[in-house]
Amino acid sequence: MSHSVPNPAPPLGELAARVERVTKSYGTGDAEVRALDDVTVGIPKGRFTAVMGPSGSGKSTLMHCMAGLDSVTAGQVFVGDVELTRLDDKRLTRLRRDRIGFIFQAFNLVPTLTALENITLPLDIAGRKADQAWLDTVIDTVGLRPRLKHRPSELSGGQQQRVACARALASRPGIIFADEPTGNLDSRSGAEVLGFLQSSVRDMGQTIVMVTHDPGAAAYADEVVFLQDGRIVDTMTAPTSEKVLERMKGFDLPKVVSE
Ligand SMILES: Nc1ncnc2c1ncn2[C@@H]1O[C@H](COP(=O)(O)OP(=O)(O)OP(=O)(O)O)[C@@H](O)[C@H]1O
Repeated sequence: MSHSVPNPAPPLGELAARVERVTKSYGTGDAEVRALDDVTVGIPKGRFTAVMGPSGSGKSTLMHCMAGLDSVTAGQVFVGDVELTRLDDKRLTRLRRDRIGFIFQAFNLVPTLTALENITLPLDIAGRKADQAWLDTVIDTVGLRPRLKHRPSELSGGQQQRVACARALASRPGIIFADEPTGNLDSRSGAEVLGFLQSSVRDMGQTIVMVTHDPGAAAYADEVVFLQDGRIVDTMTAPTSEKVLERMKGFDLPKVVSE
């Protein structure tokens, strides 16, 4: 996948989300697994951040805790200036609905609804009216105008994921979380979706956090956060696939023991 950079990324500024000293454990006693171990990280507004690391390093757990889909064992999570870790279930559900967008590996579209109905579904559920001009911009950017009346089964995988991207963008959420968004796509469709995610950050000011295994996908981001064993071990600005691949290779090396 090539790394296209239409505009330089904006300077670092405010944070769209942050976690402060978050620990997440599954199980107790001998069976305890520390999926996140005292993690502190900020997600800058208006930028595209990739989260990488070996399998089991805690990427999905970090994203789920940040998005309020999972609770933390200790520490605090903020989206904008709201502390998620203090909200009851009802408020958390409302915050997720109003301020967060999601894109998953499995597109999670409703099969009986058309592309357009899928795109506006979260707004409809929230009882909000779509901003038509914004909706038109999103639909044209993802190139779905000729397919709006089609149902998911009549669309290619790439088109279905573009519907999911448009759905995430439709409400202009403060932050979008994408979990392996290109995991089910061939490389050409994957590149289209990544290019679109990148332009929604560069041209529309969206904030995106994406978990990925693919150094080529991470290269579309403005920065990469590397996790290992539930801890953040490195960050990289202006990544290229080569630089990310090189860094990932380091995770496979046995630890050097000093004598
Ligand atoms: N529900 C659960 N119960 C017990 N352990 C869990 C649970 N979910 C995750 N874990 C453990 O927490 C650790 C981190 O898992 P996580 O799914 O966040 O890693 P990941 O980096 O996303 O992995 P992958 O790249 O393979 O998807 C792993 O050791 C995993 O086995």
